Amino acid sequence: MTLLETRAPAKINVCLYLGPTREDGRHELVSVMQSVSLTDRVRLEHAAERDEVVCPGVDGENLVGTAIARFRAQTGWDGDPVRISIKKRIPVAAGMAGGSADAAAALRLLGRASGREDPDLLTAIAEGLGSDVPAQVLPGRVLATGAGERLERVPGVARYAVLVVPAGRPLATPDVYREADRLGLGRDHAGLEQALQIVRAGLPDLADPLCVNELEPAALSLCPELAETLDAVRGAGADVAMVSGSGPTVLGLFHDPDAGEAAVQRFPGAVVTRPVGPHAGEVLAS
Ligand SMILES: C[C@](O)(CO)[C@H](O)COP(=O)(O)OP(=O)(O)OC[C@H]1O[C@@H](n2ccc(N)nc2=O)[C@H](O)[C@@H]1O
Ligand SMILES: Nc1ncnc2c1ncn2[C@@H]1O[C@H](COP(=O)(O)OP(=O)(O)OP(=O)(O)O)[C@@H](O)[C@H]1O
Repeated sequence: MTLLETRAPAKINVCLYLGPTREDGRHELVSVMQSVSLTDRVRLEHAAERDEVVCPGVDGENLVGTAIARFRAQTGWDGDPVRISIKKRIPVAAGMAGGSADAAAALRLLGRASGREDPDLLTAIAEGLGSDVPAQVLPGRVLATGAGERLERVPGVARYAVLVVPAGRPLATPDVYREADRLGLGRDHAGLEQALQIVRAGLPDLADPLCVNELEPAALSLCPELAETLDAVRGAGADVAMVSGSGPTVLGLFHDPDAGEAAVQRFPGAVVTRPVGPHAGEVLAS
């Protein structure tokens, strides 16, 4: 089989407004999700006997293995076994949806390998893999509602630089949502609807005061040291400093990209990234 390759871009939540819990246990939200140029490399090739996932640095069950199984089950594709190899650069359990991005990338590769590239089909399979997966089947910028699965694409690519400051320790997404509940965070339906209207009116490039992550107090409660990082990122000139998704990675948005490049030197392990559009997820044959 031809070797196919794609990139799996990390995502940031430019804003995340938190709503009530649904019957399925997940929270409603209103979020603008943006893919950035921090990527994993994901490759598909022929495997001898059975489907395999190779992903150094990630122990335990890989979401990509589940993606392959679901793709076969939901499409009926019985093509030759595949090996999907992932070279990670996105920090793990950091609030940048790395596993979700890899799973979405795997669906793109499987779609190409099998001749089943219908985005609606791939998105339907993605919905069963996790809240962050559907938005990443086609990288770029989306307004996500529901629990993250209802998507409206927002055209264009924002121009700010994104400073990514990893925390050096993981934070599990369910723990952060649970902490949000314990703290009594989260709007009621009317409050979330109001946030949706304000965000929608502010698109495509949200004004800085709308770049708010309402999960941040929960991440801070579990990782109090993040307050210092947020202050340092602000002190380094970021126009917006916020926790990424469920954390604990901290982000700085810089409207002046040169200021972002200058700030990165102050934070060991940090990288500067840029928003990217759908082309970042192209599937290439080699
Ligand atoms: C924090 C975000 O990254 C923001 O984009 C996402 O909401 C999280 O998405 P994710 O990691 O793909 O989450 P999933 O794997 O679907 O869910 C893991 C757990 O997180 C909680 N969860 C997730 C998404 C959501 N909208 N509400 C939730 O309460 C639930 O306890 C769920 O069982
Ligand atoms: N391909 C993968 N890459 C990274 N983590 C994976 C992968 N597959 C499974 N995992 C597991 O998923 C868990 C969450 O990892 P991930 O990096 O996706 O978290 P995250 O960035 O916080 O996700 P999100 O932002 O969607 O909440 C980890 O415990 C990890 O072991």
